[in-house]
Amino acid sequence: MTEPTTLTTTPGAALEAMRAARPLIHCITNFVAMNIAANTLLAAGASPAMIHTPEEAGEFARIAAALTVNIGTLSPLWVEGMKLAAEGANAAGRPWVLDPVAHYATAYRSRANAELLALSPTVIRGNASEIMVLGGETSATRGADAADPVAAAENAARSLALKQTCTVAVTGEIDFVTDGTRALRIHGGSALMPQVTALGCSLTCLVGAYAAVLPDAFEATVAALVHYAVAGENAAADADGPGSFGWRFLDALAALTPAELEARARVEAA
Ligand SMILES: Nc1ncnc2c1ncn2[C@@H]1O[C@H](COP(=O)(O)OP(=O)(O)OP(=O)(O)O)[C@@H](O)[C@H]1O
Ligand SMILES: Cc1ncsc1CCO
Ligand SMILES: [Mg+2]
Repeated sequence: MTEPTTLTTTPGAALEAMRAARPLIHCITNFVAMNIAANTLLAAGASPAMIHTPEEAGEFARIAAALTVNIGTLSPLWVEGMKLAAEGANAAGRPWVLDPVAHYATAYRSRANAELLALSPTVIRGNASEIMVLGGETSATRGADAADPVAAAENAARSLALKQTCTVAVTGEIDFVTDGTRALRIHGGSALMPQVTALGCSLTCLVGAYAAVLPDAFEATVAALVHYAVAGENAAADADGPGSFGWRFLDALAALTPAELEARARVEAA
């Protein structure tokens, strides 16, 4: 029997440390997400920089506290920038997070994703369908939206984490995080979240912000997901639909205090 997973840094302490450090996060994300993700990091308490061209991506990754890479809207030049950035982060000993958006959709996207996986991401954050296919299973989905429940991706997440020696986060109604040995589920959020584009992509950037500050990538990932889950619940309480949820969510990310996060976090052994 395995020991139940416990956190050495509580979500409230993690939030306090992240805001105190205000880490500089190098984000290579898609055209849909770029503005939303930058605002998400600012609201949460980190400092974003969206830098993708190969001429500077490798250099900048060595300066930033963490790197996040999202393959949502690819082109050859961007893939080159992503690989140079991942190499730069690795060379500087910085954590980097991969978001494998719809990696199964086309041969080009699958190849780019495989090349990035070979550069050893510290964390992989995806929806259930993305993680199931990465873990060697099949999914009916074709595009960027998940067609599977998170529970169906838990085994794939564990085997992917062991194979890649990394932390894997599967997000959806109830999130699942594992490093292959430890595993937790995070409750919260809102059904309005998948109705607003790029909130998953933005969460990937926030995982980078916590991973920049906490030495344990598994705990950093849990902290980012808890911050999102509680802010999502708070935003949904007064939202009329996806539009007002979007701006309320930014406000809620910023308004959360470490004490409230501590009191409201719903983390369960998995
Ligand atoms: N039904 C739901 N109920 C509560 N929270 C949800 C639900 N679906 C998604 N979320 C939350 O939304 C956030 C984004 O996760 P999601 O799995 O939708 O990402 P994604 O599919 O990669 O999104 P995108 O590709 O549009 O950026 C996570 O914090 C997740 O917990
Ligand atoms: C809609 C969409 N298309 C490519 S990336 C993206 C953002 C959500 O993943
Ligand atoms: Mg996604």
